[in-house]
Amino acid sequence: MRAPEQILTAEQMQAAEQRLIDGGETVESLMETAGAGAAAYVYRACGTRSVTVLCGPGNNGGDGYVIARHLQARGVEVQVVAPLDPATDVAKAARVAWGGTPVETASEAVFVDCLFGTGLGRPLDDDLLGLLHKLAEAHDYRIAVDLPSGVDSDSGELLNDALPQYDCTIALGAWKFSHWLMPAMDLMGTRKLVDIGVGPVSSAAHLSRAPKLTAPPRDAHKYSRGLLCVIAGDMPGASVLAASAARHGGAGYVKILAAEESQYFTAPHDVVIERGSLYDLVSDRRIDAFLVGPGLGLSDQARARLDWVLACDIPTVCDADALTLLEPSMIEGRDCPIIATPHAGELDRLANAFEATGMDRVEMISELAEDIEGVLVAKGPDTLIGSAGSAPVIMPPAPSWLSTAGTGDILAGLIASRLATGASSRKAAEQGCWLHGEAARIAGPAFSAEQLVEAVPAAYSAFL
Ligand SMILES: NC(=O)C1=CN([C@@H]2O[C@H](COP(=O)(O)OP(=O)(O)OC[C@H]3O[C@@H](n4cnc5c(N)ncnc54)[C@H](O)[C@@H]3O)[C@@H](O)[C@H]2O)[C@@H](O)CC1
Ligand SMILES: Nc1ncnc2c1ncn2[C@@H]1O[C@H](COP(=O)(O)OP(=O)(O)O)[C@@H](O)[C@H]1O
Ligand SMILES: [K+]
Repeated sequence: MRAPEQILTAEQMQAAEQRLIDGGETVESLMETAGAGAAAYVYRACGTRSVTVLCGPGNNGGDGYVIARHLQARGVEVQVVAPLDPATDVAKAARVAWGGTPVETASEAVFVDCLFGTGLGRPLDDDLLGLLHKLAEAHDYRIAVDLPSGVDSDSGELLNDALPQYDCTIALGAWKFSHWLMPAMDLMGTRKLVDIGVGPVSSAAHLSRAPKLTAPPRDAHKYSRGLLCVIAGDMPGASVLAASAARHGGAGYVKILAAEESQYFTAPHDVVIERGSLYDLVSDRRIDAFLVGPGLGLSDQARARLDWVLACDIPTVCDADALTLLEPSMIEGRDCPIIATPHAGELDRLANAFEATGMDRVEMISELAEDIEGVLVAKGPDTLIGSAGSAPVIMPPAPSWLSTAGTGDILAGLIASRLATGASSRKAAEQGCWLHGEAARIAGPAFSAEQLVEAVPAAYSAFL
């Protein structure tokens, strides 16, 4: 059984490789499958244009010799640059099977980087880094095999400050975290995956799959579809934006709950604004979900409002100011999970408040999800979703036009809307992110947050 969406750590990849070997494969046969698959992609991208393969000392270099042999068998002119001799038995054998003589340097049409893959443990030495840059610059098209050399496989961090930019990256056997996490993700160009027979790995992270949403049932009414209450605070514009988006996210009824003394504001006519004491307003038993945080403010009154909402123990999305105010004591004793939607700055603050520091981002997000006993959507160009009790999920990249003010309020509104429909916290988080990304694609370049809201119904129809 194939598992094309799973994302493995280098350690999980090694264990998966060992299972294949226990099942009758050999390291040689796996390298042959990986190298042949990668060569097929190189050939498809480059045809008969001449190729330079840079081979390192480990098995990534071994893949390079296999690729060189397969391309030559297809009639491609290939040069191999090998600054270090093969150090593993299988890489040595791959070089012998290739049978050619490496050159000092080359400037052909296509560059294939097989210097280091998942085994890189420290920054590249200056001479290797210099050679990598020189070769990358001397070619028109650049392909990284498994990973761009210089990338940390598990965290997506760059081990050297500046690394070349690639047109294509060919992952071998399974995706690694760095294929989908910044900053490494940004170097990779188009990503391709070569199957070498790795089956599903229990507790592996995976890429989020597009959801299948449904139309409301025949007997639906506004309350059965879900009542979402958005808590307004000092800056009501943010709650209005979130509530506007939530109208299109599936909930049947969206209200804004405002303090009696709060400033006057308007909202679309189909969003009901209720004013009064929060104590009274939240006692409506028909409420299915809360969204708290956008425009909440950081005053004592804001803290009291957050405390009160969380004490209701109803499924709740915490965003923006709620994440700055959130403390472990506020969620003690809750049965209903919360969904927290921090951007990078809010994530750092949350990590300090919950003492989840001193670890990489993937670990931190999983740890925080356990701490809040809920779901954590670490949003940004590489949105990562951690859930208590299960492995993280990574969202495929969304359009970078989302980097404009107000889009986070919209994401929070969409997730809260899905939560109000009765979706589980994890599903609500993923579905909200998909609607958000698809709406951004539909809205096209240079949209404003309000235009993004308008694009949500068309995004919804893409998942029906
Ligand atoms: N795990 C698998 O199932 C498969 C792995 N394959 C390939 O094997 C690769 C992993 O191979 P390896 O574990 O040999 O790792 P690499 O080929 O990434 O490199 C590790 C070698 O380089 C040395 N090294 C590490 N950092 C260095 C530095 N900064 N400067 C100089 N030398 C350094 C290490 O001591 C080791 O000898 C994968 O990325 C993939 O390309 C494929 O052959 C297919 C199967
Ligand atoms: N470069 C980017 N590429 C893709 N998505 C992005 C990028 N930058 C921001 N986003 C998305 O835009 C939204 C921004 O949210 P946030 O930072 O809370 O903004 P605001 O507070 O102004 O609403 C998030 O959903 C985030 O994932
Ligand atoms: K590489």
